[in-house]
Amino acid sequence: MIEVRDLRVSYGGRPVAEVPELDVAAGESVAIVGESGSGKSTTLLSLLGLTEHAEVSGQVKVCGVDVMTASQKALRELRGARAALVMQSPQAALSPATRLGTLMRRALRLHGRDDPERAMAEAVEAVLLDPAILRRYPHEVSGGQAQRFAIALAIALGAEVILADEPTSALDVTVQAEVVGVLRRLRAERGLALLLVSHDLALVSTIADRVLVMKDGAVVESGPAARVLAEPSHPYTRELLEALP
Ligand SMILES: Nc1ncnc2c1ncn2[C@@H]1O[C@H](COP(=O)(O)OP(=O)(O)OP(=O)(O)O)[C@@H](O)[C@H]1O
Repeated sequence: MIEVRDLRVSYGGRPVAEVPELDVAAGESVAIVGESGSGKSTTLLSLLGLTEHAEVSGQVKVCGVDVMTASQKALRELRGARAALVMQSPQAALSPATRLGTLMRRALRLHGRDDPERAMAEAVEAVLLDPAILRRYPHEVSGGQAQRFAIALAIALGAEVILADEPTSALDVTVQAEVVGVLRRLRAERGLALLLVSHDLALVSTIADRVLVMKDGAVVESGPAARVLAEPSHPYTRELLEALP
């Protein structure tokens, strides 16, 4: 679902992210961890061609689309349906005067989906939300509900890949667990591929199969999550683990 080779992203000639290899298969979950400014978000955004004003080189394929050579139209289609970006605070991206159901219905119609009502009901159920939420406005739902709604919208539009940038860091701990539970379930039941950016190693240990550790724009360690978190080989990974509460 995601294949990256020799990705290099620079701003004004300054390299900010270099990723030699990153693969995420269907049903797999990979996390990129590292401190603030290490290049995690830049890496994620570059996979959908969303790093404006950056110099990007290497090979990037997402859902079979060659992101480096694809037309703007092909990239819009990729982002609009097959590969969804889930951000830290989805509420900010939702139109405040539009009910959630109206918003989802519009998005489904825009993408020419048959039977939007059924797709909406299925997606809302898949993220364990009460369908009554579709009658609410964005300010009437909690952060955790908004995040699950953002995931439901991605599912309804047919996402095969979810790229999530700190999807739970704006939420409190119990709500974080709900969102992670939903992502794990979707991965297991629908074979969703998940690429997650997080500075939260406790979260990562509950969801990721593999981990890439980034520092100052470079991948310093990567491997199975259980191995990297239990027996880190790089001093920086050990530092991150020691910083855990
Ligand atoms: N649009 C931009 N123009 C110039 N530099 C940028 C731009 N976006 C990011 N950078 C720089 O790239 C580097 C990596 O930033 P990035 O946001 O990818 O890190 P991060 O690990 O995701 O951190 P955070 O967790 O704080 O988001 C930083 O030094 C940042 O200042």
